[in-house]
Amino acid sequence: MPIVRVALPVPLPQLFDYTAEDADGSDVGRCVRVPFGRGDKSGVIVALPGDAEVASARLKPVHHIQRDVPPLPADWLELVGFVARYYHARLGEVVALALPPGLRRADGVSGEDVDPPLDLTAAGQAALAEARRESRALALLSEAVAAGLPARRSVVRALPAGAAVGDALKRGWLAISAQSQPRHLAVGLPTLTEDQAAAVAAFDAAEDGFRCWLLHGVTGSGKTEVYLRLAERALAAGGQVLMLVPEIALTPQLEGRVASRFPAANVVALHSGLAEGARSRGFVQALTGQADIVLGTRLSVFAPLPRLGLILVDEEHDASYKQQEGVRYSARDVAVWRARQRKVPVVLGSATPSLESWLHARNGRYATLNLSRRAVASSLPKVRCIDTSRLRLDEGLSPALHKALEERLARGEQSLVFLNRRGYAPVLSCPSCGWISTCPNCSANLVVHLADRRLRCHHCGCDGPVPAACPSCGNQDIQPFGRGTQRVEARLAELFPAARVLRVDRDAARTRSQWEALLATIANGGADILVGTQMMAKGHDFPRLTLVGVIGADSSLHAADFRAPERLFQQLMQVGGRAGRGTLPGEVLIQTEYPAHPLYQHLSRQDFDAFARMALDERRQAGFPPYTHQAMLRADAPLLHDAVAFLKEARALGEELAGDAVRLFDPVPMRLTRLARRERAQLLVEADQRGPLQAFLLAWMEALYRQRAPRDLRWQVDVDPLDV
Ligand SMILES: Nc1ncnc2c1ncn2[C@@H]1O[C@H](COP(=O)(O)OP(=O)(O)OP(=O)(O)O)[C@@H](O)[C@H]1O
Ligand SMILES: [Zn+2]
Repeated sequence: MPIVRVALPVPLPQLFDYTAEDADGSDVGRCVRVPFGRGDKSGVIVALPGDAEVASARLKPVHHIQRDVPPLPADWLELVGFVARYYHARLGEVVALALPPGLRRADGVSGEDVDPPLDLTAAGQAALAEARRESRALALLSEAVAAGLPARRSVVRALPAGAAVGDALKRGWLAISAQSQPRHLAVGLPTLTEDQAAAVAAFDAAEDGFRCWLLHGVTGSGKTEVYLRLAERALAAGGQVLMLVPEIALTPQLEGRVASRFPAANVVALHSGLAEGARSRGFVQALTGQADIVLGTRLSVFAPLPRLGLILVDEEHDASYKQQEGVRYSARDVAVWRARQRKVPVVLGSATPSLESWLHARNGRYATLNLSRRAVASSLPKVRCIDTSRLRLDEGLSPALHKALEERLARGEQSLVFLNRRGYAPVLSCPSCGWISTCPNCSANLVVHLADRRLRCHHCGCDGPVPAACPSCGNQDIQPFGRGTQRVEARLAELFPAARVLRVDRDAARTRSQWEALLATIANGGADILVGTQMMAKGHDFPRLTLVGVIGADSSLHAADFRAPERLFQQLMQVGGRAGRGTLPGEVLIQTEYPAHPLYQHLSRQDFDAFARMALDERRQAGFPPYTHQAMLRADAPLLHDAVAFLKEARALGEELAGDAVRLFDPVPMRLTRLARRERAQLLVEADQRGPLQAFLLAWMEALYRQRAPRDLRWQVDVDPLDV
């Protein structure tokens, strides 16, 4: 009887053998449902071993092998294998993460094309010619003809009258088109800027095969256009394109832009926000090669792409490429590995590259494509620091910022006040007894949300009403202390009663449709002053936005994390880069008590390279990445003592295994020690080279898995951790 070896999503290191009467070599890579414990589980067949590791009489038969979809190919199994090895996770866990839940359960999944190309019918032509009664469907027909047909349903749907697409189909004015156009057909091409043309030409001139490119282009330089041109080439060569974006919720426009550029291509979005059916369908379309472009968040790096021709990673510096729980992989780094594996080019794009990528580019390991000028605007915005050390601020607003806002209002331009803290105030306090609103579950304060009168923990989500009086002494005069976006929004509304003030943060945009509505309001000029968090910092392109005021940035200046300056610089350069992207000149005002700080100095000159050189010098001297390589062992338990004790033991175990090349540090409580009622500690491991670190981790993890950890204690390892 054939035996199948299965990777299952369980916290155990081994693979599991089952019998399967009709299995053969072609079933490797197929999803399978098997009995496990008292229930059943599903996983992926990774091998057909000749002999089982246990006596075959004791093996159980599989329930069901999913044969409706093609098996996952060998290169995909290699990919999940690499991720499991490099990040020291279980193969089954990686498989569970990489597969959409529907597929994993080995349910029936269809890869049917739900986005077929539509074309005008004879009836549609006649209706247009007659044009007797104005109707939405008729309006849609003329819009679609103007935009170009045939086009995919989603492209037609995205037109202004797109809601009538169902109606037009029902009337028989539009129909699914049999005529297929070349997948790489691109419409609406702007003339490239000199920089863009040079970048595309440099890419074209390179040999086929693997190469990692850093596309370093200033904000507003038109990196997206370069991605689209490179995608067009890959499609023309018969390839599939994988395009990674940090957060799909932040880029609904990009999806539309890609789809309308390539009307005949099958563009598939893949992210965790999709309904299960849609996610499975997209995955299967990628797997069968029906999908031409897969656009998605970090998760989509696991899409199986038989015709893969190009990988694009937009905003490659963004921290959300790194998963912070479970399998702690970096989608950007995995993307580079994947490109090498499949011998295709990968382009990492950013206005503010990660120091890791920037250094690789400088060393020549990555090839560089530079866009040094903006595409539309004649220059980058002017950046000015406002010294607030001797100023009286009005709810955080300096007189200079006030005046600049007034000027924009008078000219009918938009402004953005950037403050990376949502809520009304970060804490509620009692001036009489000193009580402050702390979270019962975390070592953090409860944030005042005045919009719905709640106190909320931004870490564990715990939530309660704002008390009418101090819970400790009964004083009725308790005060919100400090400020967040809601407070600034309220003050701006008082100061500028005629202005339309719009707050853009995670509270205002809880759902994708709320977020899209906000973006539409801004794009249509329905707001004068925006108050926003980092959600406003990324990728957006609003031509009438000419002023960005930054408040409260200093609080990140002296943070303990060695990556804090890099993050702050990137964030400020990105948010400042929203100003003056159209034909109107832009200005950025940064309020700070330390205007002479080198970080702000480099920022004022918009000199990313100078900042990168300085920050890397500091890192080299201090022995931090990218000059060393790190891994973090974290443990959490109800009592801090238990977490630390476990790490001390782990350290002792590690010391025996570590050669000279690997350094282990003392366990310490994490900065946010208590989170959701668990106390957390961590132990840093470091080496100058990746090889010895990986070899050490392999041996150490095995030893730790053999160790009996106390009940209630959880531990996990984080390779290349972002938060140290
Ligand atoms: N060749 C071109 N001709 C005309 N307009 C262009 C061209 N290239 C880009 N643009 C326009 O320039 C603006 C900025 O482009 P884009 O948003 O791609 O910049 P970016 O490099 O991604 O910037 P950021 O890093 O700030 O997000 C957009 O409005 C885009 O439509
Ligand atoms: Zn909490």
